[in-house]
Amino acid sequence: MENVLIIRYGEIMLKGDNKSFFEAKLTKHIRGAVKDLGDVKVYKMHSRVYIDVEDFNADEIIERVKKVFGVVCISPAVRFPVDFDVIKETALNQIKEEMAQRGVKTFKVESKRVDKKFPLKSPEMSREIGGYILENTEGLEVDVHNPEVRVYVEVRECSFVFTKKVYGFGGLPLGTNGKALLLLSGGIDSPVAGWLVAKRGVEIHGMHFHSYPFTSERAKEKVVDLAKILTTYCGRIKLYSVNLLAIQKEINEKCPEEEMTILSRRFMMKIAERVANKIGCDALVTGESIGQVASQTVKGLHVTNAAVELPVFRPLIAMDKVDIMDLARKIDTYETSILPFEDCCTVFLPKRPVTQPRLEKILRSEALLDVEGLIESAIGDMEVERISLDDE
Ligand SMILES: Nc1ncnc2c1ncn2[C@@H]1O[C@H](COP(=O)(O)OP(=O)(O)OP(=O)(O)O)[C@@H](O)[C@H]1O
Repeated sequence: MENVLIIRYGEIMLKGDNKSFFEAKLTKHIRGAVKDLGDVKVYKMHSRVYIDVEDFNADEIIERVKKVFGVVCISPAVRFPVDFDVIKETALNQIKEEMAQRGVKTFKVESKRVDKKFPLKSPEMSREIGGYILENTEGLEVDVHNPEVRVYVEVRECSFVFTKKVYGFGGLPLGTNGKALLLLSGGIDSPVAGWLVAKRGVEIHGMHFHSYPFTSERAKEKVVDLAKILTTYCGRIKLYSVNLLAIQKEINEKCPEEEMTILSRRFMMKIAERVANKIGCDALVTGESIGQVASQTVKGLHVTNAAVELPVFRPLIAMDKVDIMDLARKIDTYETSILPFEDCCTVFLPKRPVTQPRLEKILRSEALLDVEGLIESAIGDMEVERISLDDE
């Protein structure tokens, strides 16, 4: 009898001829996530990935594998050659363990017969195993609708018995859908936006704008911390830091005060696009959401968008703030995002930012600036940091 983790994936199954490419990537990422935990054997077999584990105490492995995009759910299971008597006994033992640990009183057996040569059909298996459990326990009842514990039995090339399903985030394996550059502020939204795009298999890198020395070192470190949290899902991220201060000063001097935010945002987009093109990213990602702040009106988004040609992915565009916050908590970025450090956008915060900008007017203001020179100089001073899971 062996202890294994069964790792299931969802959407990859629909990939037709490309399925094996996606499976290979997923297996590689799962291996990468656990490689420093010792000699952990990870392998793919019959449209699932398995990990051999010493015992059921595989919490750390499960915690990490759960974060690998593409993983739908994980079950710690026992595997053994197909033998119905052993199946019944193992199911009984697992229920007894649940009774001892959690005091469960109701259960249901869910069986699956994949090997059609096995003589009992799935419902017959469930009935017999359920009957055997009832005969050999006291105070336990079957509840088919809302059981406290489900005992899963599978008859495939081997038998599997388990009681737990730990859910991952689904999505597609990282690196199966190209590369994008995330505009990563220290706020709540952009880390969530990057996470959502990465979940679709896109390798992401980050670009942060600061106004040092008006913004502090600690504010920059906060963004590095956020990028580190993202690497627990994405493995590694290159973080590009750009000082926007010279640009902001120039806008402040030459353009109408109320256009500061929208003009700065257009510079951010242009700089990000320039760097994205250099490093092979085919899209930008932002945490913008309609109506959330003054610059995120539909007109504001239009004017921001018009600064670049690359596609801009805004996965939060129609989400409410509370839902974004919930997701931030789920992916562990929230607590870091709410730390009170200043952002470059607050350095020259206009009293009444324009909320309904007209593109022609913004372009006229922009023409007062040496856009090209300012961009080149900001990129020239850019810093790059390679952040990876192994950094600690
Ligand atoms: N300093 C920055 N560095 C990098 N990107 C930024 C910066 N400030 C804003 N952005 C990008 O522009 C988007 C909109 O920023 P804005 O400040 O208008 O909204 P927000 O709701 O506060 O966003 P966030 O919560 O992500 O900071 C951000 O989600 C981010 O993608």
